[in-house]
Amino acid sequence: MAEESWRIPMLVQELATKVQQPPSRYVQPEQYHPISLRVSAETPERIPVIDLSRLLAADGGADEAIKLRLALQSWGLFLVDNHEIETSLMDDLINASREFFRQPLDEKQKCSNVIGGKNLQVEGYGNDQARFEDQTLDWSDRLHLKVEPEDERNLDLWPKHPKSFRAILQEYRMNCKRIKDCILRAMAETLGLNEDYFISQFSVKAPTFARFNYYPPCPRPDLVFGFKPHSDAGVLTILLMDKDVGGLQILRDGKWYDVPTNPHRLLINLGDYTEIMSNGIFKSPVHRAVANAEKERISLAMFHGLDPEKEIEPTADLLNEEQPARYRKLKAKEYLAGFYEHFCRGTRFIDSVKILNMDV
Ligand SMILES: O=C(O)CCC(=O)C(=O)O
Ligand SMILES: [Fe+2]
Repeated sequence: MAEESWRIPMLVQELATKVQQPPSRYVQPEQYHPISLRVSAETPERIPVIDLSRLLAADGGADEAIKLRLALQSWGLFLVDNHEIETSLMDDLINASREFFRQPLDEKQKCSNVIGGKNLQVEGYGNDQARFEDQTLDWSDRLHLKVEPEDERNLDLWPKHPKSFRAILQEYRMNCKRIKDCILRAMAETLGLNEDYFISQFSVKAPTFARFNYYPPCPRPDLVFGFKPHSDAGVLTILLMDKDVGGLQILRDGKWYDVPTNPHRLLINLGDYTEIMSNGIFKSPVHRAVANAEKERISLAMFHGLDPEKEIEPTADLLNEEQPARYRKLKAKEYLAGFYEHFCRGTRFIDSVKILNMDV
């Protein structure tokens, strides 16, 4: 077992208090150093902002729906205003998770994602899976909780401190469901599909995960990633970001864009399933988080996935002779298995699901 100890790396929060330099397992190969992939200096375009109240407007919100479609075609993401989540709820949730991460290690370990001392499960507190000995690790810890289906919650892994944690997360999750349904309806309409098309893909078995990302300060943010470049797997992610400390960056047309801190605005990004279902009309954006030399950072991603048995494929109503299917069909559980394997290697599974020779 000793030679397998690389599978359970030390928590980064602990490591950060002990080292002057990130250990080599965290250091990106030179060509990927965040410093050598500089963010587009001129930032020629602003990240799109969608007003949710306009999407729901009595007049049909047609102008906002057009903005939404353009945003999803070109960026695959947007910031959301007028989402009607109380700002105090958003602050309370980030503060509650901050309190969780500030506890002594043995308290946090009560929610640990390590089973039997040697294997990592998806849920719980800890690191990402280290599947390969030569895998470059991210400079972050996380708390990963299944919130839906409700009867599949593993409450033993939910923090008991602070006491308010569960109630706040539950209230936030209800709000996310409302926002998700509103966006999915508008998305279907802009594609000319029945407005319930995307919503009807979610069965009672469709999982929602809350992932709290904790990024400790790093002595050499130029050498590591807080979160390596990736796209998300599911249908749609709702991201609540630290309101003071930035770090999220988006890749678009080969350039990286900083997402400025946006107190109380949410960021919504599509996941790979939606890119596939829309037959590539909508993008699942590649994004990453850079580390910070002085400050810790927290974010919360709510991932909306599909029933593991559900088959994901381009929507038949979007296909014709000129637009044949660009992705092959596969079950959500098969997608996730491939996704994690690729994620650990820093590659994208969706590239291997694409049907080639389509652009000739
Ligand atoms: O921390 C962030 O801003 C991004 C987190 C993220 O991309 C994720 O949890 O999938
Ligand atoms: Fe992500």
